Amino acid sequence: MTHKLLMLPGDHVGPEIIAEADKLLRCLMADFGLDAELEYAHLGGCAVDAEGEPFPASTQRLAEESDALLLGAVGGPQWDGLERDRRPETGLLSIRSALGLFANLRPAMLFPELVDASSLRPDAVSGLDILIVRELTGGIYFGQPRGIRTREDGVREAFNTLVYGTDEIERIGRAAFEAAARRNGSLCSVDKANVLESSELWREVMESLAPAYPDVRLSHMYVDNAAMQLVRDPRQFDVLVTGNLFGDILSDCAAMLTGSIGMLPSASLDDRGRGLYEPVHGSAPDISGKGIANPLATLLSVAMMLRHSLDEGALADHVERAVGRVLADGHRTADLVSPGAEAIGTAAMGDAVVNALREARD
Ligand SMILES: NC(=O)C1=CN([C@@H]2O[C@H](COP(=O)(O)OP(=O)(O)OC[C@H]3O[C@@H](n4cnc5c(N)ncnc54)[C@H](O)[C@@H]3O)[C@@H](O)[C@H]2O)C=CC1
Ligand SMILES: CC(C)CC(=O)C(=O)O
Ligand SMILES: [Mg+2]
Repeated sequence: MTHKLLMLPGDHVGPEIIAEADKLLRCLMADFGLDAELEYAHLGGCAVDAEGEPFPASTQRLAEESDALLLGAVGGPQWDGLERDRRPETGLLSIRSALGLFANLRPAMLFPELVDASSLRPDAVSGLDILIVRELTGGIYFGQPRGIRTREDGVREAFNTLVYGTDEIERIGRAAFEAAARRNGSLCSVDKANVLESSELWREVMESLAPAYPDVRLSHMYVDNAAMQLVRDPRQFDVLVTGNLFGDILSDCAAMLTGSIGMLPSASLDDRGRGLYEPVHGSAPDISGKGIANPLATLLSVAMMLRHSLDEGALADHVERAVGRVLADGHRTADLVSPGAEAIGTAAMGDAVVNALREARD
């Protein structure tokens, strides 16, 4: 069956890194038997400019017809002044919600070749392999009411709502327990239950799920401590499960342990295997147009797509091994070296991965 893949380059470095994913997918199609067709659509700021809204109906229709989606990144300063509904980031939240992509898997794995690029000492980080499971369609990014208003005394105030139902907590909890059962059987639920009722309920639901997974050890940690522990001794963790906001922040933090935010892929899954795959980083406007963004998080997101949505686990392994070989050969983009040291650009890194893939087959 031909897999229908929807490519959403987005904004700033988004199209630059998606061009490398396109190269990789076409190599997999031409030389490795991947049966897929690629379609392109607008999401984010480019969609506002082309079609007047960040998540156009045309993109939604194509998204619903596709088996998997690959996103670059959205956003940029030129759209920051728009009203909230028309901002690129709202487009991303809307597509996640419209497709029911509640389970965001963010693996932070350190390639041995990058141990010196990590912000932690090698003895603290070598062998790191953790998975952050982030709830993606609820919590404070979606809660109502939200807004900015003027009080009777003339002072403006802004408000957001952090709300979680037991149904939302249960389904992300199950996804996390199942992931932990497939890995080392250790699950740490991260919350702020000492202050927030939403976290109190979160913890209660996680506890209620635990008996169904006797092979998984469940523990709890407050998010402030978890942030500290991630940079103190990250290997104490296997799987972490947390809400939308905390997971967003902790995964950027975990990214640096692997050498760069340009290394972390992600999968955002519904309950039937459809997924949207994207690097954890944003659109990096500060480096866009220079051809220096690291495409590896995006190429590793393609590997996650192959594994989770296309049932092509062997091809996913090939891609991940090709990335490892390219790093072992010494190829580095600028984010992975000291300032001023020699580095290759986005396209050269993409070419290196495709060449490594072909060489391994020959
Ligand atoms: N999933 C998405 O589409 C996301 C979009 N954003 C949006 O991206 C824009 C920029 O946000 P920032 O807070 O600056 O976060 P960012 O992740 O885009 O950039 C943070 C820093 O990391 C660097 N960086 C990011 N990706 C890189 C890569 N592949 N290679 C080398 N360096 C890389 C950037 O140059 C920058 O210095 C904003 O409009 C924001 O809303 C932010 C996060 C996620
Ligand atoms: C830009 C956002 C909508 C969210 C974000 O930062 C993320 O999902 O990593
Ligand atoms: Mg983020």
